Parts: sequence; structure tokens; C-alpha cells
Amino acid sequence: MAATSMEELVSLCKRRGFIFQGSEIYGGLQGFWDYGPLGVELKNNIKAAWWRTNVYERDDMEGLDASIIMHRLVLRHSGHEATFSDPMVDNRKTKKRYRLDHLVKDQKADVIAKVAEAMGESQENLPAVVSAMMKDTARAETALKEAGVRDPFSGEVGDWTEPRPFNMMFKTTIGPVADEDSYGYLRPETAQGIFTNFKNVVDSTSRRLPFGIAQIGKAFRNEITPRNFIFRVRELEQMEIEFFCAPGTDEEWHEQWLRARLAWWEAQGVPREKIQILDVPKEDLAHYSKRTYDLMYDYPTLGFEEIEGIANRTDFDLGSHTKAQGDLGIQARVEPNDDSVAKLVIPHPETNKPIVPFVIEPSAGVDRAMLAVLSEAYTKEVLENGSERIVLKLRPHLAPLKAAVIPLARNRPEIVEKAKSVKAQLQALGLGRILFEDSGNVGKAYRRHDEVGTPFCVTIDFDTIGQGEDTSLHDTVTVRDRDTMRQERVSIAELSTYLRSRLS
Ligand SMILES: Nc1ncnc2c1ncn2[C@@H]1O[C@H](COP(=O)(O)OP(=O)(O)OP(=O)(O)O)[C@@H](O)[C@H]1O
Repeated sequence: MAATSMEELVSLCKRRGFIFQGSEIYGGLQGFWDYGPLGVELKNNIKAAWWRTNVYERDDMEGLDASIIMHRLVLRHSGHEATFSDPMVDNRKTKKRYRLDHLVKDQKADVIAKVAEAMGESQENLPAVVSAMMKDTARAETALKEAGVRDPFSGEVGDWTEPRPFNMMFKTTIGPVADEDSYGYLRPETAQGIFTNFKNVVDSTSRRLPFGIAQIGKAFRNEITPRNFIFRVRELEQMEIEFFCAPGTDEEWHEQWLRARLAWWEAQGVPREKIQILDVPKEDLAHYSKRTYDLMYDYPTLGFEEIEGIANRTDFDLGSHTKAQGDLGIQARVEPNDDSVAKLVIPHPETNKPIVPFVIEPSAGVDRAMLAVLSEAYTKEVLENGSERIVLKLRPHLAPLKAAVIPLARNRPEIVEKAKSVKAQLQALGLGRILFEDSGNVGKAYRRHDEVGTPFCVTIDFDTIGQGEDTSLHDTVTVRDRDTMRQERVSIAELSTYLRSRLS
């Protein structure tokens, strides 16, 4: 089972401390979210699972953590200054601003058909319609008005401007003097830090082709209309791999990474049938891409939307950032670069001649991963007594809390002390966070831990301390399983092995 609406996820996340609105006590800041006590654990677990699979379990990968603020020349030569933009349109009446493709997509079918017809494109191919609008913006303005495109804010037909490109990078001044040259950018993707460090990593690790560099970190995009909870945010986190290979082997590596990434999503509880592979049509490809597979996950309420892009970026990036471009046989069309001081080459595995390698880039969003994982885990069950329970059936390695240790009576020091010592014993296993939970009401604690996906609740009672009716239960605890709700009596001596085998 999975969540059926975004609202139930939003509500659970707020109620249980996964995700809060950023700057909430001052009215909130649109497109920014804060991860609460359980959110930070789930997020860390997702990132750790990704790092384990893509760095530790492979022999052809290195890790990196590059800085967020980058030299403006990096983003100039990457192409972002010129092209990292979304089409934007304003409604003069409401002063609201929209991303053109989102605005058109959200209209009624007959309105979309009229816009498409005016632009001479098929209504089935929205990217083509939008691209035609950006090529002939005067015609686009007329098309928006004549088709009766409504403003989602007011519900009324808008007085639309000509659409224009809006650059999504956040600019910031660096240092105490704000002059023309003292600005940099917050990176809009982590990838550029990998390209600019290519030579450093090769020189310091003696890597040869094929090999990759992995990075997890924040990226910033001034999205025109951030929306749908953490699906489209302005401060996001990415898990990116740039995998370098010899030209001619790129297509095979692209396929291999597609398979590897689908397997990873499945291991996080996101089943194969909930992901569609979009082989992005040639006309919609980013300027650097030879081919891109977008993995589209079936989000509640939203439907199939991108969770990860796997792009063949050819030799465009390193070719754009290298010096001596003319000597290197670069295949992509790159802009001249007179600023770079490094030659970004590596020996060809067969000829040993220095080449600019091709790049395969699997790029996934942490926030969108979190939403998918939460959505898949979200389960509503009707119990035998007719009551309903919400349970997050997260894979144990992702669960924010691995176990809760609950003293049955919080006013009995022997029970509380025993519970604390059991908590310390389990915490020392290094499986993740174990919670000491003395809220007093075991039934309520079970409910709460079902909702946040804690795989096991361990209860310490009078039997545990040898004061129950059955003295043979001395030094045993009750372990309740989240999914089956079955309770088992387990001796404290065996508890570590019991939990370790079920949690790892
Ligand atoms: N604004 C955002 N909010 C949350 N995650 C994002 C955002 N933009 C990108 N991502 C994540 O980063 C990944 C790689 O970024 P990429 O540039 O390929 O996205 P994109 O094609 O611009 O996404 P979209 O078309 O949805 O704007 C995406 O698959 C997504 O998981």
C-alpha cells in the first residue's frame, strides 16, 4: 500500500516531526523546508544508503564534498549563466508570476488545445508548445489571451505578458566589498564541483578510466513557483554521480547505470512498477545531453514526475572547463574558454593518449527520494476491532528510529533503570538511533511508533525485573514488531542478536 494523497503525507510529516515549513514563525519562506527530529534521521539514512551502494560497494568510485558557493566563471563556462533558466510569464492583473509550462499544463484540455493550435504544435507535446512560445513570444502572448488561459490564483482569465526566460541561479556577494566582480553563485547542481575537481581527484588517487566521482550536497534553484511540498523546492539536496568513461563505451555505461539505479530504488522500497523510464525526446534534451533517461515516480496527487535523471553528458562539461580546448579532439560543441588553468584530460585506456572523457550522470534529489520513500511506506490498516492504524512500513535501514525502549511504569526506578541500561546496550550496536521512551502509556507509544516507522518496540515490565508472577521471565523483555504487531518475549542476553539480525 502507499499514500493516496499528498495531504496525508504533509499532515503526517508535520504532526510527527519529519518536515516543517522554513522560517515558519515569521510566516514561512516559500520553497524552503526544515527537516525535524525524525526527518533528519530519515534523510541521513537515505543518503547513507546511496553512499554505501555507490561508493563503498563499488571499486570504481571516489567521493567528494565540494563547496556550495562557486566562482562565477565556473557557472559561466558550465553554460548556466546563459541557459539555466525557466520560461516565465506574468499576469498584469494579479501581479502573479508563473512558470509558463506549469501554467499551460494546469489549464483545462480545451484551453491547452487552443494554445497548442495557435503555436502550430500538437497539444500532446507540451514541451514543443512551450518551446515554440519561447521562440515567438509575441505570438505566445496573444495565444495565452485568446485561448483564455486562467490565473490559478484568481481563477480568472489573465492579462498575460510576453513570456521570457528567468535565470534560476542565486547570486551572492563575496567579501566585504560589493563591487561588480565580487559575486559568486550558489551552485544550482552539485555536478560542477565534480568537474572542477576532476584533475585533483585523478592526480591524488591515480584513477584510470572508467571511474566515477560521487557527491551528496545542497543545490539552490530560484524556482519560479516552488510547490507540492518538498517536490519542488528552492534549496534542495542532490545525490550525484559523474561517471567518466572513454567515448564509444558511454552508451553501454549509460544502460548499466540505468539498471543499477533502478535496483537501488527497489532496495529502498520504491518498486519497479512505480517508476516509468522516460527516454527524453531529442528535442527536449538539455543542450549538453546526447541521451537522458528520466526516472518518473508515481507521486501521490502529482502522478508520474521526475525523481532522478540519468544523462549522457558526453565530453561537454570537461570540454567546457578545460584549457587548450583546440588540442583535445572535444566532440561536444563548447564555448571558448580562456579562463581555465587546467587541462582536464586522462589517458585513453587503450591508446594511452590524453583525452577528455565522456560522462554519465545519474542525478537524484534527496527531497524527492524522501517523498517517494515516505509515500511507499505509508500504510493505512483496519484492525480486527474496526479501528484504523497508520503505519510507516519503512525498510529497517531507513527507519528514523530503529527501536524504542519503553519502561511500563515510569514511577518505578528499577524498571526505568533497567530500560535505560537496555537502551544503552542497543545503542552500542551502532544500528542507528534507539529511543528511550518514557511517556508512560505503552498503547499510545505503539501507535506513535507505528506512525513513524519504528520497526521494534521493546517493553520493560515487572517480569523483566523479576517482580512479575512468572519468575522465569526475569531478564526478558517484550518485543513488538511494527508490521505484524506480534509480541515476543526475548531474553536481554539475546536481544542484541535478535535486533541486529532483523535490522540489518
Ligand atoms: N526544485 C527542485 N526541488 C527538489 N528536487 C529537485 C529540484 N530540481 C531538481 N531536483 C532533483 O534533482 C534531480 C536532478 O536535477 P535535474 O536538473 O535533472 O532536474 P530537472 O530536470 O530540472 O527537474 P524538473 O524538470 O522537475 O525541474 C531531479 O531528478 C530531482 O530529483
